[in-house]
Amino acid sequence: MLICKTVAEVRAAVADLRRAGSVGLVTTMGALHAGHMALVAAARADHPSVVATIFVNPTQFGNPADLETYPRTEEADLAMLRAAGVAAVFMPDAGVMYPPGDQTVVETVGLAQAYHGAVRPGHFRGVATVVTKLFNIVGADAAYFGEKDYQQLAVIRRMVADLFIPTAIHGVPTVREADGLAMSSRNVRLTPGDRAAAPVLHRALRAAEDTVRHGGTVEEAAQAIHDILSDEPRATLTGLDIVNVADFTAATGDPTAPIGIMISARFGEVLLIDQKEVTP
Ligand SMILES: Nc1ncnc2c1ncn2[C@@H]1O[C@H](COP(=O)(O)OP(=O)(O)OP(=O)(O)O)[C@@H](O)[C@H]1O
Ligand SMILES: CC(C)(CO)[C@@H](O)C(=O)[O-]
Ligand code: BAL
Repeated sequence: MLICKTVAEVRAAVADLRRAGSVGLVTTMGALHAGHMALVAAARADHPSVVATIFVNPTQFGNPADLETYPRTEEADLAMLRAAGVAAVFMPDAGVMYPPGDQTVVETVGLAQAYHGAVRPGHFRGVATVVTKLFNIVGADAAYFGEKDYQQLAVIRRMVADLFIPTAIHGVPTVREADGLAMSSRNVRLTPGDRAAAPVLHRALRAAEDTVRHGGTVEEAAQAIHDILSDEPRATLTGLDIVNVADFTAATGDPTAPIGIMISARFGEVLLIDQKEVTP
């Protein structure tokens, strides 16, 4: 597995890999877990070569403490990627991605502010900007993103369509712990008590799904989530948005087409998100 630190190194590696066929890309912020490895497996199934990136992108963190305490497990990450058959890893320093004088941003102006974007102002601008840079640097045929970061996936699909970026985007279902908690690099920052409470997010999403499956409205599904979260004192609900899957507009009333339910909550200092798609 090649380890590339510069743009020139990763471009040379990809040019070489292209001789064996197409190239898939998995972008990460490291602290890898089975969710990331599901993205790698999906990419490996479609492409002879897979490139992964590890970069804790400062521009998508609103809160300096969140950036500071973001888990970093470089040696273990590289061992996991190597074992999964990744061909090359791009792990640039911040100065490579944002050299002196850098000033260009990419923003899906409507979607970036809405929903979870209102909970983390500036976050989706940072994501769209760094993902555009990574796509331009690597030049992969396709890239794989987790559905857990549901609005992020929508932002990236929008940006790729709007900017005619020739990288196909694939969503991969959320990988969960045995108790239902969505795997996330931030889970290791939960206190034992908060870790035990955190599966409440998945329970709440399942209750909302049941409500819709039994003929309930979007508003009744939202109420089911509020009811379950209000019984868990360790969780503070920070966002609950229910959208039409087709166009990411807010869903209301009786759903007749698939909806996406997005939820975010704080457990102490740690912000967790989860999501579920429901077909009525
Ligand atoms: N549980 C999961 N199942 C599938 N994909 C996931 C899961 N968690 C993260 N991913 C995907 O992995 C990619 C990299 O995500 P990232 O490195 O931010 O990890 P993370 O676990 O989401 O961390 P965070 O704590 O920042 O949410 C993204 O496309 C993300 O959607
Ligand atoms: C896509 C991404 C790697 C951009 O920094 C990040 O937001 C993530 O890990 O989901
Ligand atoms: N998984 C999305 C990256 C972030 O939370 O900053």
